[in-house]
Order: sequence, then structure tokens, then C-alpha cells
Amino acid sequence: MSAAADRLNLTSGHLNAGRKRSSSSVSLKAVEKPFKVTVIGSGNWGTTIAKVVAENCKGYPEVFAPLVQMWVFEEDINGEKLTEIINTRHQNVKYLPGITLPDNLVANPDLIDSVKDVDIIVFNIPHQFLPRICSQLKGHVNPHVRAISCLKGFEVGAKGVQLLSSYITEELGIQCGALSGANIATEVAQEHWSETTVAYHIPKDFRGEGKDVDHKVLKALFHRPYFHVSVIEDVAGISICGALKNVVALGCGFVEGLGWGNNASAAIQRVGLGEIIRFGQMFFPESREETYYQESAGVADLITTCAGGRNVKVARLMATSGKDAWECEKELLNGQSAQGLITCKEVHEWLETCGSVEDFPLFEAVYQIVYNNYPMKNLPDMIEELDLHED
Ligand SMILES: NC(=O)c1ccc[n+]([C@@H]2O[C@H](COP(=O)([O-])OP(=O)(O)OC[C@H]3O[C@@H](n4cnc5c(N)ncnc54)[C@H](O)[C@@H]3O)[C@@H](O)[C@H]2O)c1
Ligand SMILES: O=P(O)(O)OC[C@H](O)CO
Repeated sequence: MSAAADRLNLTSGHLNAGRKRSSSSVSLKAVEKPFKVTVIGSGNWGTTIAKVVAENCKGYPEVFAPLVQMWVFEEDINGEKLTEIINTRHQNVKYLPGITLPDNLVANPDLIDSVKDVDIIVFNIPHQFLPRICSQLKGHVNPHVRAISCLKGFEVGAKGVQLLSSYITEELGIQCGALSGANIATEVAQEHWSETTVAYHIPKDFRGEGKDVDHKVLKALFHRPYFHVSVIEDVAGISICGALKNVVALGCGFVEGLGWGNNASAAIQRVGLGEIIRFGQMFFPESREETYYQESAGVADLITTCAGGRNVKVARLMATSGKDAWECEKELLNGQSAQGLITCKEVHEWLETCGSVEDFPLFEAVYQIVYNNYPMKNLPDMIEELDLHED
């Protein structure tokens, strides 16, 4: 094969605004053996990313095995199995209704079988289920498998606060990066243009270009004409913002639900961005401040989540109905998860452990409103009082 013939050009037409990041035009060598990919998770975002990945695996058979498996937490939908519906009608009628999925995407209810002989695993489940999934996968995943986590959250336990990518690496012994961005799933599924950020460190046991996963392979896996990918190194930065913007969005939902309007929501986002960056600097000093401003996974994700994500909707309903968070989540989301409800508790527990609650007044106020029924109308004072205390 000639040098020209064995290269694949993926061009996005996306400008690189002088940032240190991968090029928008990828020249990719055909690989020794096409990478086999599995997506673990089939919720709103899990199914959307599986669609993206399956489209690219079909489009680049020199790089990826065309058939992509999606592990599905099996459910009965009006007497039919969800996996059967996906495999015959090519729709996830519960979590992504109205979107036709590629026919090379195969739903599999057997977790262990879905990762058999796989090269790349894309994790995409609500983060509260990750520990159980990892414990089931232990011993079934080859150490050369590479992974990307699309989850937004942290793992807080005996080891302190951990990125989910680090948790996957520790539990399964595999290299894991992250994908995070301003990505409301239904908009991506409908192929409305958006951007995202993928972050990945090349591991010490990298087997070489054409044999292993690198930044170009990841760009080829996720980039679509409607889904523009930048690949960077800052796994911590994109993961911190992805997890914490969900807590900020709850705060925005409270003030919106109280009828306070755009100014109040902007104030919450301003305070929230400051706390997100402070959290990164205090607990993940390897994260880079510019990631928060320059990448889709940074402030852009904060803006889109606070405008139209599930967390803001749940918090708005809490404010207008007086119902608790779990009732509102159930009423609005049909089995989907508002991750900020869990993350604000995990963050509170971690901050309490290290005596830093007062450095994060917004995160603490959101926690107290969700878990201890503090009045939402006191939110400005809760932030202000703790700010004054800090001085
Ligand atoms: N939906 C979005 O717009 C979006 C966008 C970007 C990132 N994310 C993040 O992606 C991750 C996945 O979100 P999602 O929207 O795909 O999920 P979701 O909120 O739609 O959750 C539903 C999924 O959880 C599964 N589930 C229920 N019980 C389970 C169990 N016991 N074990 C395993 N799975 C179970 C369901 O089968 C279903 O697949 C989250 O961390 C989320 O924050 C979501
Ligand atoms: O719907 P949310 O609040 O989980 O947010 C969705 C995405 O994370 C936005 O990027």
C-alpha cells in the first residue's frame, strides 16, 4: 500500500485558535488490526455516543472494526426487551426516543460478553453505577485495552476524591482518558453542531502508532461533522468541570424556579465557575486553568448545562413545586439521572473530611438545600455569609 493510500484524512474545517491541542485535520495511518470498540451504557448520553462511535467505526473500516457493541442494562418495555427493540427497530425508545441508530450498533445485555476481545471501551453510565460495573468487569479486561470515560462525577471514598478515569484505571488496570463538553445529548443525537473535548495521556506501555490508541485514533473515533472534537492532555481539568457544573446548575435551577431571572442565574454561574477552578487548584493541581476557559468541557459546558440540562430542570421543579429532589427527578426524567444531586453530596463529604467546606459556599449551599431542606431564598445570604466568614 502506498504512503498516500494508507493514510486517512479527517477534516473538520474547525479552526485551531492557537491552542496547544490536536489538529482539526487528522492524517491517520491505517492500523495493523482494526480496533474493536464497545460502549458500556445506553442511557440518554450513552446511546448518543454509541451512535457517534458506530457511525465512525462504519466510516473508517481501516481503523475500526465496523461492528460496535453497546452494553444495555436490560429492561422490559411493555413486554419487550429493550435490547430486542434496539436490535430490531434501531431505536432506544426509552432513553433516546425518535433517533434512528446505525445498524452496525448492536445492543448486548451481557456485560462480560460485550467486552470480549475488545480494544477500546467507552464508559457512559450514570456515575453511581460505576463501582458495580467495574467490580463485575474485573479480571475480564486485558491490560492493553484503552478506555474513555464520558461520565460526569467523582468517586469519593477511602482514597479521597478521585477522577472517574483514575478510578477505572485503578480498578481495571487499563489506561483511561475522558470525554466531556457542552453536550446536551438530544441535540447531539439530532446532529445539531456542537463541540467536545477528549483528554488522554499516552501510557508508558504504548505500543506505537498504528498499533495502539493515540490522539489521532480518538479524534477519528469521536469526531463527526456535527460533533467537533479537540483532543488535549488535561484529563483532570475536563473531568472536574464536567462533574461540578452539575452542582452549579442545581443552584441556577433554584433561583430560576424562584422567579429571580437571568441576573440571578448569571451570578450563580459566576460564583460556580470560581469554585470549580478553586476545587481543581486545591485537589487536582495537575489540572490547567486555561482548560476551564478555552475548552468546550469548561465554561461552555457550564453555560449549556445551566441553560437546558436535566439538573437545572429538576432544581426548577423543586423550587416551583416544593417537592424533594428525588420526586422531581422521577417525575421529570423517566429513569434518567440528574448527576448533580449525587455529586453535591459527594463533594460535601469530601470537603468536610478535609475541613474546606467554607472555601466552597455555593457547593455547600446546594448540598444543604437538597439534603437538609434549607430555604432556597436564603441562597444569596448563604453564599455571602460564608464569603464574609472566609475573610
Ligand atoms: N444526557 C446528557 O445530556 C449527558 C451529556 C453529557 C454527559 N452526560 C453524562 O453521561 C453519563 C451517562 O448519562 P446518560 O444520560 O447516558 O444516563 P441516563 O441519565 O439516561 O441514565 C439512564 C441509564 O442508567 C441505566 N441504569 C439504570 N439502573 C442501572 C443500574 N443499576 N446499573 C447500570 N445502569 C443502570 C439505564 O439502563 C440507562 O441506560 C452521566 O454521568 C452524565 O452526567 C450526560
Ligand atoms: O442534562 P445534564 O444536566 O446532565 O447535563 C447534560 C450535559 O452534561 C451537558 O453537557
